[in-house]
Amino acid sequence: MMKTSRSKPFQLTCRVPGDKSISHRSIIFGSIAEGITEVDGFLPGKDCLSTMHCFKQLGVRMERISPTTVRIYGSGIRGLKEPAAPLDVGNSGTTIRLMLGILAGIPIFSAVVGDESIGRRPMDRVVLPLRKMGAHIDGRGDGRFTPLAVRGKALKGIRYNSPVASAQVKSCLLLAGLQAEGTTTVCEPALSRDHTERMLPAFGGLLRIDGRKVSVRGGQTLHGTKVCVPGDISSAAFLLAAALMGPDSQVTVEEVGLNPTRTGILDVLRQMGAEVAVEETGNWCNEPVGRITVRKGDLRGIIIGGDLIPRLIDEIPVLAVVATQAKGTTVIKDAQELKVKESNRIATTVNELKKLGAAIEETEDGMIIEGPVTLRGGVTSGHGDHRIAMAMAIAGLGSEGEVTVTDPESIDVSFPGFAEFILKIQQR
Ligand SMILES: O=C(O)C1=C[C@@H](OP(=O)(O)O)[C@@H](O)[C@H](O)C1
Ligand SMILES: C=C(OP(=O)(O)O)C(=O)O
Repeated sequence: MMKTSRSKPFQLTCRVPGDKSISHRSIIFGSIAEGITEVDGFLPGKDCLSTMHCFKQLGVRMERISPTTVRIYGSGIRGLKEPAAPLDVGNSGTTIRLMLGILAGIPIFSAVVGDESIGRRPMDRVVLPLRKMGAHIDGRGDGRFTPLAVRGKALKGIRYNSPVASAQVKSCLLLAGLQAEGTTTVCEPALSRDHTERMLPAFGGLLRIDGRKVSVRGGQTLHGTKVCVPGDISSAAFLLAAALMGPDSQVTVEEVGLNPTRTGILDVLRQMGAEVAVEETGNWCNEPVGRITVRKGDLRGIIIGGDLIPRLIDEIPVLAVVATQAKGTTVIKDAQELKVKESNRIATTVNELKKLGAAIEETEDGMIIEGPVTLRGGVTSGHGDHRIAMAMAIAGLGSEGEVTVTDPESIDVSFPGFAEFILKIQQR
């Protein structure tokens, strides 16, 4: 159980755990590269540990030098071995979709399973284009859902116009493309996070980027390197939102990733009237890093949609919480992708916030929120979804009564240590 209630004004300067997307990719690239990769600032969250575990099952030797430092001894993609047991991705969509791009092209058989939530999430978005490349993948519902079975085959490059702006789809196909004959090109309808494109050159890989189109040539050899992982802006978002749940609070997050494909949350908070200051302090492995400070202004409702959505997709549940405190109407649209996350995040966000008295309605592709509303206490569920559990805990910081989250365990998927931050905020 996690309980939160209205916080007194507070000032917090902190760092957050490593970026989840970059941590996954550091393990994946380190595992298919030749030589040693050292990862600093690795996120020891359950999802990234699932990625580590899967690649260990594929025969990659890895050492945890500390909870956030990992050394990987890569033997190249051809050094991966047939796993003796099913690869278990747990709750992680990123692990399964990116790993499938690798498994599809190496001459081994593998079975891939995950938890109940993964079992509801669509895999055809990667299975269908991988099959076009020559992959042999079967599974439940003709390969739409886990469990999946992969028999690695020689792949050929394709040009793929993805119907969804998804970094998981794009990255999966680029990883498959690295092993395919010829060139693989992925074009997406809006730019999704580009961590794969930024990390590949750090491992000595080549790619061509032309707007929303990325191409890689097959047969490249990657070389191990040193990766420093910035703080996760998606985790920072919960703390920034905490500063907006009452008057006179301020939160500064240091050494956090500022990749423009991830900073939609900052644009939105500014547009809503919050004071947002950003200072870029460095560049770690092609990723901009810096300091973000947020203070409340007079918040107003806005329309959030279009190309902005992929730039803040994981922040929408907590943005909805902030919107309950903004004057007027906030419309979130073009966000149907939320339905296929760890939970149906349109339904879970709306239903849980309603329990706290929010004026919020579900729409086909998002939600509409009227504010400001004084939230009341209540008992909420995260539906096994880390982002929903954290969003509800943040809602409690602005509520009249106490908010209980019945299942906070999922939070460890992306933000170990979140409970300690809440304690700090509540003790001030
Ligand atoms: O590539 C990644 O690391 C991720 C991509 C996004 O998913 P989609 O690619 O499905 O949009 C995001 O929601 C997820 O948390 C991480
Ligand atoms: C959607 C998420 O992750 P994944 O798709 O990797 O499960 C998330 O972390 O919010």
